[in-house]
Amino acid sequence: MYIGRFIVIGPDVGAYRVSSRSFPNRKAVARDDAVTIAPTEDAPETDNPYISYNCARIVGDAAVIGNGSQVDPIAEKIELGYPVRDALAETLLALDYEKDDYDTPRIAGTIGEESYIGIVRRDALLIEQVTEPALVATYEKNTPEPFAFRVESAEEAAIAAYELDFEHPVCSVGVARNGRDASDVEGDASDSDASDTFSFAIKNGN
Ligand SMILES: NC(=O)c1ncn([C@@H]2O[C@H](COP(=O)(O)O)[C@@H](O)[C@H]2O)c1NC=O
Repeated sequence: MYIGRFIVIGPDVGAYRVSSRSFPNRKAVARDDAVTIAPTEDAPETDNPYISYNCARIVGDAAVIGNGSQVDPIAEKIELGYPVRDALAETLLALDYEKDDYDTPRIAGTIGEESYIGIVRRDALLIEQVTEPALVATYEKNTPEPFAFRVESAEEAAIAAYELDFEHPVCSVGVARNGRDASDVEGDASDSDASDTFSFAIKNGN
């Protein structure tokens, strides 16, 4: 089954995976307090505005993950002190679903004292607090649903998300609260210890 990009929120460990039929030549790149999805060196030129973006940000007490440019304003609102639910709802509503051939939804999740998962589709805006692991994807599974995600660290989350049996995996990012595992999982990207409170791990395909 192809579900496109997806998010799992644990609620203390989470992951974001890029699956892609159309733009598989991409990788996750770790920065100081962010992870960027970027084309690989051999990727064909494209003017699609939706395929390169920060997919994870750490802001103080929260980590934000998502499938597009909404990640930055959500993170900035949380940093300004917005309630997390409101930061997600306002940003997803403002940016809305992507104006591509598929009306691809925007998905986002946060990990923190309270964790949330959300999606804006052509027909809905859904934001839910997460207390048990939940998944939302751009296609097919586009309503948050319970999901068995038994991982303890950012590294385990990145690997588990990458290896889930959904088609066309490209790369994944794991985020853990109070984690200490910032080591590279595999591939050529190096991870960074994002903060005292959160850690990232990245898994890139070959
Ligand atoms: N976030 C991403 O990594 C991403 N990758 C592809 N898209 C959009 O989704 C469309 C379909 O892509 P695909 O066939 O790879 O699922 C693309 O034309 C693009 O507009 C994306 N936008 C949202 O998920």
